[in-house]
Amino acid sequence: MTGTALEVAALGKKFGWRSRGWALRECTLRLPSGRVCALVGPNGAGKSTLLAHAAGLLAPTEGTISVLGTTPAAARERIAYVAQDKPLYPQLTVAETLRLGRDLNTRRWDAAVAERVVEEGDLNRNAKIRSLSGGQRTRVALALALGKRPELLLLDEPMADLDPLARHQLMGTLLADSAEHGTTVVMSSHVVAELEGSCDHLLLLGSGRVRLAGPLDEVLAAHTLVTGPAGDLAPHTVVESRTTGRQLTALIRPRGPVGGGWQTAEPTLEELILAHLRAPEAPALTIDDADGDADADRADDTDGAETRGAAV
Ligand SMILES: Nc1ncnc2c1ncn2[C@@H]1O[C@H](COP(=O)(O)OP(=O)(O)OP(=O)(O)O)[C@@H](O)[C@H]1O
Repeated sequence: MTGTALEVAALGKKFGWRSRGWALRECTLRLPSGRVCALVGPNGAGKSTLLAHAAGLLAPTEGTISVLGTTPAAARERIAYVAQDKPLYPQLTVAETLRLGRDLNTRRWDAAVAERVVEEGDLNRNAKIRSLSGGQRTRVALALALGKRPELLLLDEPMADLDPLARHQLMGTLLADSAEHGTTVVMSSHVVAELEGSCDHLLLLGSGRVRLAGPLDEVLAAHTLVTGPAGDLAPHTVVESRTTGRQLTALIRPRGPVGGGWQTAEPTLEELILAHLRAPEAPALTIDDADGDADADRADDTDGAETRGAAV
């Protein structure tokens, strides 16, 4: 699938005139269609705020956001959004909830996938939503979202209240369905294990700003874990370094070959994310997902942030 699912330019959000800080500030990113994007960052980083903008539920204070080539409001029919608190009508039964989903989405409703998600959870279709556990409600919310047959699926910590087995099974259904239909998925999570192996794009926010963005394999490959006797790591960009005795361990962005004396390895996703969370002042890195543009050069911005790839 080609095209852009999500494009954000200098997006800023401030809640209320009395608010001290910005929930989002100068966020710029582009997500091509068909990607499964992990949205990570510490509490309060702005993940939910970004997803709510993409869903058309919040308006930017500054900057722009476009979804599926148009405004979030105009794309609403083609988007499914599962908010953190998964709002559903408590007085309806599971069956009535699915019927409501069908009636509200007559042109796109995929009854088969919605029914399958509910059946896989062994839910009583006549049970009222208010009688369900948190995890069971999540399953109904995901059934509604997939049944809508969206082009863009926005999930705010979707698996947080599921048991490990349900999480594994629902994630499998979600990924298989998205791959089959070319759905773009943006999924926030604090559970890195949940994202590893399922996402092909990474977006790390911190203090309302983009810290890391790009195709996951390229973002990982742009970093190296080095270990060795404490020494100078210039000219490489050091994201984070720690010294134990005389041994130094650092996550760097190499600028050229890493000299002798250092043991090197590509970081895991968890090591990459943890190092950036521990080092909130490390320069940002954006790698453009340029769909086949292998000619990625690095350029340093004036504020120390790094960008690679063609401008979009
Ligand atoms: N409706 C609101 N009114 C005022 N401030 C808000 C509102 N919603 C979010 N914020 C603030 O915006 C910032 C970003 O919040 P957001 O919920 O987007 O973070 P998050 O990354 O999703 O966090 P978490 O991982 O805890 O879910 C926080 O400082 C939060 O207090």
